[in-house]
Amino acid sequence: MTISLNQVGKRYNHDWIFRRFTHTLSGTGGFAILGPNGSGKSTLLQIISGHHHHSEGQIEYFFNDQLLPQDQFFRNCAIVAPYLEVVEELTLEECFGFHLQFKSFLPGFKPREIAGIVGLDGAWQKQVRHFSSGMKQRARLALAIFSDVRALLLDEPCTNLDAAGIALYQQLIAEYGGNRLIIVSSNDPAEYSFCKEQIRISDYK
Ligand SMILES: Nc1ncnc2c1ncn2[C@@H]1O[C@H](COP(=O)(O)OP(=O)(O)OP(=O)(O)O)[C@@H](O)[C@H]1O
Repeated sequence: MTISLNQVGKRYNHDWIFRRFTHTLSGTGGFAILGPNGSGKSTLLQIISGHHHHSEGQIEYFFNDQLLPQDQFFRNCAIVAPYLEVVEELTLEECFGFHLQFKSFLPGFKPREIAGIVGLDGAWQKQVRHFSSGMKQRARLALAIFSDVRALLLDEPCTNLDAAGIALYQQLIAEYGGNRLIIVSSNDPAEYSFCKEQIRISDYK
């Protein structure tokens, strides 16, 4: 998977959040989008994912050297972000079943097994609204990392995780992230230290 951003900028009203962002994000090893609060890291990730439109520039997605339409990229990526809610009314079992209507899990993995790997086996029949914030984050990570997709977009992936949860995140990335394009928006080295390249969004003002 390759994502090519050429002179991309985002403006809210009269304020430019970033401008002239040009990068090719490709291959394995991870890319970290870094910058202080309010600098535009989440905005950039949401533009890449297609949740927001950019104000100028071009973004292109390629898979096996073929240009992908935006909606095809969406099928090939999974996102973890604090603003993307897991459906509160569903149990974890129902939540995984709902997810499977749109995306498959990595070959060989069953939903219940995935819940166990992320420490949520005991919450299988529990409604998500009764999850703690850290449990919800583990569910988000499970749904994304175990999805059979070519790109992972991770916005502050360790939000609300305790030390064991952070260690779990790092282990999951090491075990299952390897052959995929990973983009992490973060201020926390625990979330992005595995990344081969660090990009400072504040360089694009
Ligand atoms: N819908 C919106 N309308 C106007 N301004 C917005 C909107 N969404 C975001 N912004 C502004 O865009 C800027 C970048 O926000 P963004 O959430 O991308 O920052 P961030 O780098 O991810 O910050 P943090 O580290 O705090 O998560 C901020 O100044 C924010 O106020």
